[in-house]
Amino acid sequence: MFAIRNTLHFCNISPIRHLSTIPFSSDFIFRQLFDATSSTYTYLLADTTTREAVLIDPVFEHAGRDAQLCKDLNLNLKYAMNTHMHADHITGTGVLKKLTKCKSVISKASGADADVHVNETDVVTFGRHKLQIFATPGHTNGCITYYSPEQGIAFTGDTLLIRGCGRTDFQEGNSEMLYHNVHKKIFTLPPATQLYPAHDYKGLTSTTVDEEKRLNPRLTKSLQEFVKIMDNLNLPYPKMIDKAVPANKVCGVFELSPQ
Ligand SMILES: N[C@@H](CCC(=O)N[C@@H](CSS)C(=O)NCC(=O)O)C(=O)O
Repeated sequence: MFAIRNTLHFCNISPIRHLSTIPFSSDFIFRQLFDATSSTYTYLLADTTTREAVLIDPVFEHAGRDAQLCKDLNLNLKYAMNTHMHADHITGTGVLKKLTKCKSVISKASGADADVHVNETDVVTFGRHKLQIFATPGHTNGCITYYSPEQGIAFTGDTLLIRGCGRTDFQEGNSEMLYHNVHKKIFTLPPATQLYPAHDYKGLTSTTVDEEKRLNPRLTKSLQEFVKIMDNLNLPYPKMIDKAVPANKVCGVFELSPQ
């Protein structure tokens, strides 16, 4: 071990840091679900005592799967929540409202319809569990991050992706705002906080504040360099954007025929 440490020091490579993440409480359920078409992650969280559950960023095509999972686990879906008005897929919240007794949640700033509009400093509760809301605009002006200090986890939507971040070239995107919000509101969380994004395009599932502060190829740069990177991403528009944005503005019920 001594020899390895010495070699790493000699080569100017830091030994890998192992930060202990907080284990989930025994009365907390966490599931990460995936939509392979849009590479979207949906999260199911629940309280094992009261059986109240929330879904973060459900996808239209998987609303049946998600409702069935709640049923299988004997959970009552309280909220179907979005981190923002998505441009690449239709939200599952509208269908989930029909399949369950849940209420839809999105930020007031998103401009989208929902049963519950949330703002910075609001708290969403399910059973005894709590998610704090941080306004983290930049990818869109209504982007929010959901944070559980007790579990040491945050759901960053498209604001912060693993070794990346949300694009800022449509839906009131603003690179400077994104940079400041990530630095002020996400990078200031405890370093071992586990971050769960709305997408990953390479098969990764989560990251930590510490990892992104050291390794994010965009957000470790100066603001000026960051803006330049974002101005030159040259990404094609999401294939679904013309369908998804109008549908998500009305909570994703746009596609449903009247019943
Ligand atoms: N190819 C996908 C869209 C990919 C994309 O633009 N992703 C967004 C988040 S969904 S709006 C993004 O911000 N990407 C950042 C990046 O660096 O990749 C499709 O056609 O749907």
